[in-house]
Amino acid sequence: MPQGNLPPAAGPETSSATVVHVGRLIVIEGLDGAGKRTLTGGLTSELTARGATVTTAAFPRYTDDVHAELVAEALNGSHGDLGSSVHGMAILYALDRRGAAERLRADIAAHDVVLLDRYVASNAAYGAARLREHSDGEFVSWVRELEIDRFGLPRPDLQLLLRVSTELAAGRAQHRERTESDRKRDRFESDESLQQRCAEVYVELAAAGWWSPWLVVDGAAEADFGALADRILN
Ligand SMILES: Nc1ncnc2c1ncn2[C@@H]1O[C@H](COP(=O)(O)OP(=O)(O)O)[C@@H](O)[C@H]1O
Ligand SMILES: Cc1cn([C@H]2C[C@H](O)[C@@H](COP(=O)(O)OP(=O)(O)O)O2)c(=O)[nH]c1=O
Repeated sequence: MPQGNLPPAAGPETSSATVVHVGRLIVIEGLDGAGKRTLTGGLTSELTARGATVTTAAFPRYTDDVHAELVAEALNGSHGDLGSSVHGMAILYALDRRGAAERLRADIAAHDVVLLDRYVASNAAYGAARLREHSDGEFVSWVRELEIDRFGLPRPDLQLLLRVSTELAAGRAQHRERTESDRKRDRFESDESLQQRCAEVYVELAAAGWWSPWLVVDGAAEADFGALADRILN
């Protein structure tokens, strides 16, 4: 894993190639199949090529956290009616992040950029969509109180919404399901009307600047990694 950059030495001998540590927390959000994992990889390459140190993480941390493990089991029908409880599932997703908070803070201190594939806004968007609420509804306020006010999770510097039509997202996710054995869609991800409502809540969260600045990126087009890297580093 790349190491954090040293701060630039004072004085005229400072190299113009030296990167000053910026410590940015950047979140990538969007529907299943929007291209979050792909964008994470492309941005990591672009930022690294510019001399920035980058580390990445994806939520849920299915293989690293017992709460995320329980999420996967509930999505597969275990644990009785847990999977049908929107608040119950959201608490598990939130506890997964709470368990990662200390590590995230250390990563932000040690790296120029910490890139997250999903974060708190996923809980807000998917839960509100399941309850047929909008971004100004009770569920999104509840997520804020739980994860931001109570758990004190680090605030992103920027949230990128990778916006695609539900048709394109579903098509990509289906293709991926056939070609990558570890990327099966769960029952919520295959529910197109839920995905449509979720897409709407995401757009509302971005428009409201929920918790941090947002940038809406057209996920149907080729990503402009250069422009995104500029926005992240400057
Ligand atoms: N900009 C893009 N153009 C075309 N295909 C893409 C693009 N981004 C992602 N894909 C493809 O779509 C599928 C889903 O992308 P992925 O990054 O796994 O999505 P997510 O992590 O949001 O679920 C993958 O097969 C990927 O190769
Ligand atoms: C991180 C997170 C995900 N989710 C939902 C979004 C997806 O439908 C589902 C799984 O997330 P996802 O990142 O799509 O995992 P994978 O495709 O690797 O299984 O969980 C929440 O509802 N809240 C959260 O906090």
